[in-house]
Amino acid sequence: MIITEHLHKRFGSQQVLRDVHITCRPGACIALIGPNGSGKTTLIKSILQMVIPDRGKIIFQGDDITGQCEYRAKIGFMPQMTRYPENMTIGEVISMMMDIRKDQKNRDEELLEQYQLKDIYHKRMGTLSGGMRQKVGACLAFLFQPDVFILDEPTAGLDPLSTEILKQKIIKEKSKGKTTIITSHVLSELDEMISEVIYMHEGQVLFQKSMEDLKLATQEVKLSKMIAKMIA
Ligand SMILES: Nc1ncnc2c1ncn2[C@@H]1O[C@H](COP(=O)(O)OP(=O)(O)OP(=O)(O)O)[C@@H](O)[C@H]1O
Repeated sequence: MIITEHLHKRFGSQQVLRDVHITCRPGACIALIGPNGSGKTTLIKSILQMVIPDRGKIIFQGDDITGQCEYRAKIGFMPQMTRYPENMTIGEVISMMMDIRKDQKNRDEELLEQYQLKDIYHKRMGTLSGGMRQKVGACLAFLFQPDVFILDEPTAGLDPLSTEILKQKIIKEKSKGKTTIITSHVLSELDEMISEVIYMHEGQVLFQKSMEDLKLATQEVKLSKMIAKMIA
């Protein structure tokens, strides 16, 4: 469970998060959506302590994360832009991460296999296409079987088959009770995966609602139409 309470963040004169409250329960697959610049990545980075909020509290599995770092090992994070040393090969990046997390014996290599990354372990990160980098990022996010997945535009640059593989993986993890927060501007991709929506606008959470509540409130079945009605 992740709870944020009264989160505020300002960059210079710009207020980027305004009194943000969200609750992410085990088994929830939450779409974090909203226009460009609405604060989605800043919220995600605050949960990961890559950004330090000016005010407010973040509770992860019952504990305030302030000053903590161990909780991070329970989160599989896939950033918007995966950056790795350009000279390292895919194999070196994967084995470096496995070495850092050598205490974690139970690994999930399903995506590594499905994306057939082992066949291209010799390729250097600097030579990879955007989609291939995304696949490396996805494999790393799932590799150490975390309790929570935070996926920032995970399908950006992925081809349709690779997108489908990732979607099925997210659905499978959700069925195991894992918590997922996923940002995407492609709402049609989210329909079959998500159980809840958090909609942000200008640093504020306009609403957090379950798909059932959204369906009832809008009488729509497609997420894009639900959102269009909710923000009209
Ligand atoms: N490190 C930073 N320094 C200054 N401004 C920042 C920083 N990070 C984010 N911002 C600003 O904060 C605002 C919110 O950015 P954020 O990346 O959280 O938005 P977003 O909702 O994730 O957008 P997108 O959909 O385009 O990814 C933007 O105006 C952005 O320029």
